Amino acid sequence: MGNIPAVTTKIEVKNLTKRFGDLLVLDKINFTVAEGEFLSIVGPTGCGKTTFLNLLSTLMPSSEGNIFIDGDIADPTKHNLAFVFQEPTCLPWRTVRENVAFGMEVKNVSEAEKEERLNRIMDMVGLTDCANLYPNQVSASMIQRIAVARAFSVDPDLLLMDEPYGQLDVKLRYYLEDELVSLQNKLKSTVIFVTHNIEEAVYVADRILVLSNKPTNVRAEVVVDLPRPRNPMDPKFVEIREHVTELIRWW
Ligand SMILES: Nc1ncnc2c1ncn2[C@@H]1O[C@H](COP(=O)(O)OP(=O)(O)OP(=O)(O)O)[C@@H](O)[C@H]1O
Repeated sequence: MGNIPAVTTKIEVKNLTKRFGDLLVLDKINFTVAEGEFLSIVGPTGCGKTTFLNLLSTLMPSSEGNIFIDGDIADPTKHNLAFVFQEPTCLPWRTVRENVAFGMEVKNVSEAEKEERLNRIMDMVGLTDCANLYPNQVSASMIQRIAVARAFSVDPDLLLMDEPYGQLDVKLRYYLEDELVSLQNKLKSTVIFVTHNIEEAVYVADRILVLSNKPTNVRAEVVVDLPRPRNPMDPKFVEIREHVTELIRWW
């Protein structure tokens, strides 16, 4: 007693449904995400993960159901939503540092606060040494780091990530995923991370939501209760990875 941290619900998805004409893609999806939780979402190909992300980001209206942030209906004019996509973008005429700062400029973060956060986050993701270079002077993994730093720096209510490391080779991916988890842990951001890669989901997430085939709903929730950094060779890791794979295969 007394040692269990209080869990605050940050995000609540209620009966989220999306139809395109007669095609029912998302069918009453329900789940919650706790404040500071790292949730991964996996599912069979074509189950509608892109549609799902578009709804969560409020870029696309739902047919039914709602997304709540801190108890209020998600509203991009009120809530702070940040994204990292598979193919990150940078403004070529801005330096690395100016690219990271861009998110905070859009959100009108004050100059002093911006500088303080920039110094901290650039250091956390190892960008300080290339702060004054331009995007065409740095590697693909540095570009992805810029996108990650830019997203975290706005102190988002919800950070949505869509296969951010899908294009990178495995060794580099583990390295960046470790960095991502450590950043998330320090900043206590609430993250939804969508991926096709089950191993990646088990590597990074506190909990995995497994989606079904269309019409899509939540097939299962799997808690990943393993210490970090995780070892993909650990028998417990393999057990969870196989369990999630089976859940997707047999649906
Ligand atoms: N604008 C649209 N109009 C009509 N149908 C759509 C539209 N967008 C998506 N769909 C349909 O919704 C279903 C899910 O599409 P979506 O693109 O979300 O899944 P997906 O990206 O293929 O999933 P995954 O990321 O797992 O591959 C598909 O059957 C697709 O044809």
